[in-house]
Amino acid sequence: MSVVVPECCDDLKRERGRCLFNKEELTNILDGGPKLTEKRRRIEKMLINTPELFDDVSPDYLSHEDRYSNELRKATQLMTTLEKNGFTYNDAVTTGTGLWLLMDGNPLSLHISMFLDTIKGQSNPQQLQEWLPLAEKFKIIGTYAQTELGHGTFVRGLETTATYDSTTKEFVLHSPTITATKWWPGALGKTSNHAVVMAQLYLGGKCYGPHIFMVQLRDLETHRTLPGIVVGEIGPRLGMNSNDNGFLQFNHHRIPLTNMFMKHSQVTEDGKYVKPLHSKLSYGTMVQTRVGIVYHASRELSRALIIAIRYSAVRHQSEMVPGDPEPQILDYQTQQYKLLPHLASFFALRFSARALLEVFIGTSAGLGSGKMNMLPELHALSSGLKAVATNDAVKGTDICRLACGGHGYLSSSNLPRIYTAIAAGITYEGENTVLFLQVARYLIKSFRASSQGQTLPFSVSYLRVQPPSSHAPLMSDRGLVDALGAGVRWMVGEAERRLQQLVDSGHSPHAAWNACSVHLVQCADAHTRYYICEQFVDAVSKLGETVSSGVHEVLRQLCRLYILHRVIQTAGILLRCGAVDGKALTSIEEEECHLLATLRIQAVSIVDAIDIKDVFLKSTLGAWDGNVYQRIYEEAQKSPLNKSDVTQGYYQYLRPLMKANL
Ligand SMILES: CCCCCCCCCC/C=C\CCCCCCCCCC(=O)SCCNC(=O)CCNC(=O)[C@H](O)C(C)(C)COP(=O)(O)OP(=O)(O)OC[C@H]1O[C@@H](n2cnc3c(N)ncnc32)[C@H](O)[C@@H]1OP(=O)(O)O
Ligand SMILES: Cc1cc2nc3c(=O)[nH]c(=O)nc-3n(C[C@H](O)[C@H](O)[C@H](O)COP(=O)(O)OP(=O)(O)OC[C@H]3O[C@@H](n4cnc5c(N)ncnc54)[C@H](O)[C@@H]3O)c2cc1C
Repeated sequence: MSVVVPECCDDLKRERGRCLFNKEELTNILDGGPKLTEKRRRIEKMLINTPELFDDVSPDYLSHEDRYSNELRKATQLMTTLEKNGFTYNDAVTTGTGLWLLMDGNPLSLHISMFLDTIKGQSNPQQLQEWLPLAEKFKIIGTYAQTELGHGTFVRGLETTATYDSTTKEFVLHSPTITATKWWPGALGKTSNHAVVMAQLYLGGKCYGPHIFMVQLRDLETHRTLPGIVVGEIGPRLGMNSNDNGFLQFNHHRIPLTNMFMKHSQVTEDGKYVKPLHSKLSYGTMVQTRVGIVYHASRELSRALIIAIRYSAVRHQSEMVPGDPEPQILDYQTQQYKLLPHLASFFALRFSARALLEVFIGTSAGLGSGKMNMLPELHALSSGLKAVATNDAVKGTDICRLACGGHGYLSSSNLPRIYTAIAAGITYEGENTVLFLQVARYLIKSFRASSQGQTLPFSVSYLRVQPPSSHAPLMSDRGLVDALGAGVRWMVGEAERRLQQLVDSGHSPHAAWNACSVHLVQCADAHTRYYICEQFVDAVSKLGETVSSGVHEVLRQLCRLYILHRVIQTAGILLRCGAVDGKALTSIEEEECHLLATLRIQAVSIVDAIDIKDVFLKSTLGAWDGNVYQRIYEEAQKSPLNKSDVTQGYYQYLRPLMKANL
């Protein structure tokens, strides 16, 4: 069957005809400026001109080993293509393009993220000079090996030991128990010949806690595992099965003294310990990765939204008015309610990711000159935003899948793969509940500091026990954000009161903490979302002076929707603390419905402006031309079961069953 593919189907043509804003301008804002859009497009063009980077067979049809090899082939091809054209791996990461091409979990991602970041952030000058060029040129390939079978969250509970032997000036790495086996690190199983390993440092019989070590795992010529090391792959997972997540055990394996990362803490040749300026500086790679994950989550959510919103404009189903033509499903208010608040979330996360990156850059610069005071704030913000971004991206992606009905369940929609990839983000790099509890710790500390008259850092300054009264009218954006802030202040105050009450009635502080932890997680979530609302409002108001009115109006509407939706989600708290009343909530609900209908008109144009090309969306449902049914049909033809009319299974099982006298 051959069908002439129109440039773009009539439905999408009509949608795009209604666009009242300059798409390119919105694209530039999302990219961070016209120069960055231009750079991203240059990278994309180069990648699109490299056919080896694109699969003609879905990984779903490959064996585990072929899947891994195919992804490794593409990852190495990507690296050489970038290099040849004067770009770096970092360019592919920061534009999202690398991840989109290789999003089945690729075996070089840990190398170019956490392995390199550890070398850059934890090495002393000699180590940097020795390891960075090797790693940057892929002469050594590594991963970040921290989690063990027995412990992932509780880093202080890791069991791998690194015991210093001053007679040989070596560390002896050992896995004393089965639970000490390193478990999970990406690319550890078969790809990496090195790993940065988190292990308990022992000097003269005393444990100094987790420290990081550079460990060679495999011979650089033969790639065989070195003596004293056992390494392998952990088997199939929910998603990202093209990666070789691995296990690793040490049997009294020796490495030189100089292989302990010594930027922050040091061990001298005679076995003396030199303390770091802050005890958590060795957690720096995790913090940096959390910052990256916020961007990554927003990008993945945006891919799902482009797919679901374009599909919703092409798909017609049922009758809204009996006898009328079947409407586009995007016309149903319930469909708008499923998708558009997540579209607003994407924008909110993108602006917050940028704000977080600035805090990260500022804090890192401070660390360089010995200033540690911004570290707790960065830890709380990066933990909270990583948790909210991944939670929302996972939820949003699944809603996008559901919004596409049955076709959303097809692998060829690409929604299942986007979902399984981002779902891992809830767990890795700090499980979200655990990260929220870290934020809660910061909130309670800040609230108590405020009661003692201390000045609070910027992200928690609104928690002041006696806040200045808000002058913004309640129904303005600022007024509603202030109401959300009042809600969080009330929640944190309530948590503090409950904690104190439990302690006063004889519970230990730790038992009291656990007894309040559901509420504490809610505080952390609400605080982070308040921060996101603030960043969104600030970004839109700053842009107001520089962008055209069409773009500003779209951003204003998205920001408004985000805030209204958040107020409705938090209604119970806001009513309890008196920040809003029932009448205000009713009008907020009505406004939200009205806004859904307004934003629906330009929804396709807004997702077009996110500007992700079909080759990176990889979806039969979301392509630019809207030619959904032909694409789904053609993809199905690739199923290996369609290679022959009658399968082997028929002769082996079905026919004997039909012939049997049952
Ligand atoms: C080929 C090309 C294609 C392109 C692909 C490229 C990919 C590029 C990357 C781009 C970015 C993202 C993409 C996504 C892919 C990334 C892949 C990542 C894979 C995942 C890897 C991992 O999972 S690695 C393992 C991660 N593990 C964790 O995160 C463990 C979590 N646990 C902890 O962090 C800690 O245990 C804890 C924080 C929970 C507790 O620590 P600890 O017990 O030591 O402390 P306490 O709770 O007692 O607290 C004491 C005080 O210390 C403060 N604290 C704690 N941590 C920090 C910190 N980091 N900084 C500052 N302060 C900290 C804490 O607040 C306490 O303070 P006080 O209250 O004041 O006492
Ligand atoms: C796809 C993927 C890739 C990964 N890649 C790497 C890698 O490259 N390198 C690496 O080192 N690791 C990696 N990991 C491991 C990952 O970092 C850990 O799985 C993660 O940190 C969670 O730890 P855990 O598995 O021990 O979960 P657990 O901590 O055992 O969590 C189980 C449950 O217990 C709860 N819980 C735990 N502690 C607390 C607490 N204090 N308070 C309240 N509740 C708590 C959690 O909320 C969760 O519900 C990867 C994991 C995945 C899934």
